[in-house]
Amino acid sequence: MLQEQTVVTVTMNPAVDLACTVPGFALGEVNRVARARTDPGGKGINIARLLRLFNLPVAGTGFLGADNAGLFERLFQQRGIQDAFVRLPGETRTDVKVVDPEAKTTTDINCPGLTPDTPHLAALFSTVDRLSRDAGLVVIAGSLPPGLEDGVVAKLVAMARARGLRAVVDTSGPALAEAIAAKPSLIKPNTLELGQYLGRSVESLEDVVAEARALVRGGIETVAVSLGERGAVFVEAEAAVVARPPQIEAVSTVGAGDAMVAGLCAGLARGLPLPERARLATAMAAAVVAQPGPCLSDIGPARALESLVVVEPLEARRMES
Ligand SMILES: O=P(O)(O)OC[C@@]1(O)O[C@H](CO)[C@@H](O)[C@@H]1O
Repeated sequence: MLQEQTVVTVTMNPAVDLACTVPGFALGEVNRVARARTDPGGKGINIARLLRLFNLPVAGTGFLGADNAGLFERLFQQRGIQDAFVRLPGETRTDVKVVDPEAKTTTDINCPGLTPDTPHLAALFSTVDRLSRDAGLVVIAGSLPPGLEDGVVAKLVAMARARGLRAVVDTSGPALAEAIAAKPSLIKPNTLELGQYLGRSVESLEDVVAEARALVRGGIETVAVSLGERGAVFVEAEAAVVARPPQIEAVSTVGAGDAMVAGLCAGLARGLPLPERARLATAMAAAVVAQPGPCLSDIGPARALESLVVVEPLEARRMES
């Protein structure tokens, strides 16, 4: 993939993120919000925003509710993201994020989203097909909106592959399982999502690495498994590393996985070797966790963390749990 080739991000279920800071958040009680912020979000949109920090040409598509599209349209204009979203009648969902600085927790309350009709889905496929002509990479990220069949992501992967593009998938559940069968170039499950795919919990680092290697043998070029604050494992046929972020004061974990995917895609566009892609992706994720909101407004904080990320080859280290 070349640096000047467009990255297409597909967000079928975007969201307005309403992040509420609630010190001492208590279930079943009346909670008072100390601070609130609203961000146009959704995984593919967050990834698109972050990729623009690397000056990569980015086109965003998926579905957007026409009634509150303004927040997203302003973002696309400000960040130079080509807006190729299919509009749906109604409002894009709002996802509530409750950040408790005392318990150091982030709780996601994600709504189902708008249901696209068959013509909307057809419009999405022809948009991805059209955008693919100038693109090097298609990133399909986030949950599926209600009413879509689980195989939609796999079909988009197949379309990208047929056009000779790399396809990156960050989704979960049955959609991830079907997408894996279509052999995308890169997947980034967390350990929970990997466990759901395998039908058993994945506990130790050895286990994660063994399963990632199996997926690579099955035809996926890069498998990244995020381990939360412990970092992530990155496996390809020729190399495998674990990357550990420095200890940081976590503010909100919303968007950390998106930042990891964006770092991997930016590293790919720059032709970086796996250890350097892993370093960049891990620094991006840590930088997002250290601030409120799902995205960075400049790349500085991620750059500052890069040299503090410890990247170790998996062959050479003892694989403790
Ligand atoms: O419900 P999904 O599609 O799985 O996730 C949606 C979401 O939680 O993902 C982003 C953070 O990764 C947020 O901007 C958004 O609210």
